[in-house]
Amino acid sequence: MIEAEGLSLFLGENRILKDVNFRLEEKALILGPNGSGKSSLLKVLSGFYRYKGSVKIDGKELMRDVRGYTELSTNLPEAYYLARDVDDLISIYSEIKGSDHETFLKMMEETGVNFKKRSLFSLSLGERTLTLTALAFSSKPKVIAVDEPFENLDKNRKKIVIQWIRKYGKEGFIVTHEIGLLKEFDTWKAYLMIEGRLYGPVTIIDLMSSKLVKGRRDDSLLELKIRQEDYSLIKEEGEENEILDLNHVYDYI
Ligand SMILES: Nc1ncnc2c1ncn2[C@@H]1O[C@H](COP(=O)(O)OP(=O)(O)OP(=O)(O)O)[C@@H](O)[C@H]1O
Repeated sequence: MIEAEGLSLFLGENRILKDVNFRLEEKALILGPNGSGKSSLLKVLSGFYRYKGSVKIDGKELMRDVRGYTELSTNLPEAYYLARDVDDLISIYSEIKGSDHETFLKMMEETGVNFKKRSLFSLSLGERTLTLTALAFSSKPKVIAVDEPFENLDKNRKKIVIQWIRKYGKEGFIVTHEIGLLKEFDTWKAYLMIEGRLYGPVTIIDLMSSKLVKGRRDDSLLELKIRQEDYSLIKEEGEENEILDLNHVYDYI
């Protein structure tokens, strides 16, 4: 289980995450506009930043009690700066995280990416996304912190990654801007990150047929603050184009 209580993150002068609270025992998506703090939350979970408040994984405070936690895996590029080429990376990660070489090779074969003797940063953007995500999942982690796994991918490669996300990891967050793919995860829950605050969870099926209205409402699924104004996410029964409605949510933020 991953849980956060009163989690805040300061970078330089700025408070990037503001009193974030959640308790997660499954995989969930995080949606939200650019610069809202999604990747920063994944970086906190991956141990890159010191934070204020509490973040626990399986009851252990991340910053204090967790050293060399191997159950969590991320595709954040910062985790993979170590090596000369992708072959080196998988060797290093086999050693320190128990990544399985065979699983990685099989995943890469599915994608058709030729990574042999290639540095991560010589790969195309889509190839790099696939390689980082395969590296993250090849340790068969319990906890995942996956950032934009569909970025720069073509339609077929997105389908492959959807299968990986369904298969790997028991709990954790997947950050995405791909609202067109939400229906693939309709039984999952989602959180919204807005201005450093995390709202949710709300089921994706509800989210896909919701709209955002100004003010507080008794029937709201979520109450949000955007630029210091109150908004409510409410269910819009019988809407024909759910995805457009979710886009509408983005119109406000
Ligand atoms: N090292 C840093 N120092 C200062 N500010 C930072 C630093 N890293 C990120 N930020 C700022 O923190 C805010 C949140 O960034 P973050 O990368 O978490 O956003 P995001 O929601 O993942 O955005 P995107 O969807 O664009 O990837 C942004 O305003 C960003 O400029």
